[in-house]
Amino acid sequence: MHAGLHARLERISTRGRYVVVPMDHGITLGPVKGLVDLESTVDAITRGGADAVLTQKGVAPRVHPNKNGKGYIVHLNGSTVIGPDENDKRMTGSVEEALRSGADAVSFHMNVGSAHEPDQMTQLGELTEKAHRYGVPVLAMNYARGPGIDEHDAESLAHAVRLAEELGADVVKTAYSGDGDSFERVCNATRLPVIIAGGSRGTDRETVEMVRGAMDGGAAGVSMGRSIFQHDDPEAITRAVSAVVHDDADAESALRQAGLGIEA
Ligand SMILES: CC(=O)[C@@H](O)[C@H](O)C[C@H](N)C(=O)O
Ligand SMILES: O=CC(=O)COP(=O)(O)O
Repeated sequence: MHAGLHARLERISTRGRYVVVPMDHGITLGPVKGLVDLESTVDAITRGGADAVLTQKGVAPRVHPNKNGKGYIVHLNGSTVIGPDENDKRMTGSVEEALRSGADAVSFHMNVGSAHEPDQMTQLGELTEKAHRYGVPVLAMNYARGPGIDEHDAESLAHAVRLAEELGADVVKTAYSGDGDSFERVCNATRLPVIIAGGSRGTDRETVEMVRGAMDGGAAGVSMGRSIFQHDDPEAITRAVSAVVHDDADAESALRQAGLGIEA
């Protein structure tokens, strides 16, 4: 592996495990809770033990002063929930722009099974070639999304993560299949580190139990956004998730260590 690629991967992970907190939702969802005061949210999350934060390029100046020396990933495509088709992710930046924005890695969202899959496949294939010329890692956010597709079906998710490897990505993020046994089939579909999205926010217990189940299935960590940045205490929930990912904690002790054990 290119020395620069390896060094940059180490900046967004710890010993091969990942607690990445994506906040690229500023495009997808708009100025939602946690993203209005982005500066405070980034500070809290990185103090809580995240390895890296992830945003679109435009807010990079609001991230760097607050990320407490942690890694930074620039997301290169997006869509909105108010537009004609949320699955139609369009390019929003380039590898060069990401590097100018101080990125250690780039990410790209692909909806496998959607009408836009062919274009997104071409774009991801071109992106990995370009990024690797600069020694920049690519985090592929490969979801199984489209007409008639169960977004949590293990076989569809396994196909989506394998596609990321075939197209040259370095890390792949996908949805959790719901239990450790089925998610093991997803992780076994590729040699890439597989990390999970959080989806819309649930209870603290649901969040850490999801992470525990995914890690038991062979996951390498999380790229978890709303469950963390929309929490009333982003630092505490990050500590709980990090305890599961990095310290192999069980859900109960992770919640307790972070002072989150009592559900409201
Ligand atoms: C808001 C969601 O459904 C998330 O899963 C997004 O699709 C994540 C993605 N990176 C995006 O916001 O584009
Ligand atoms: O970019 C978004 C993700 O990686 C996952 O976001 P979520 O809010 O955890 O679904």
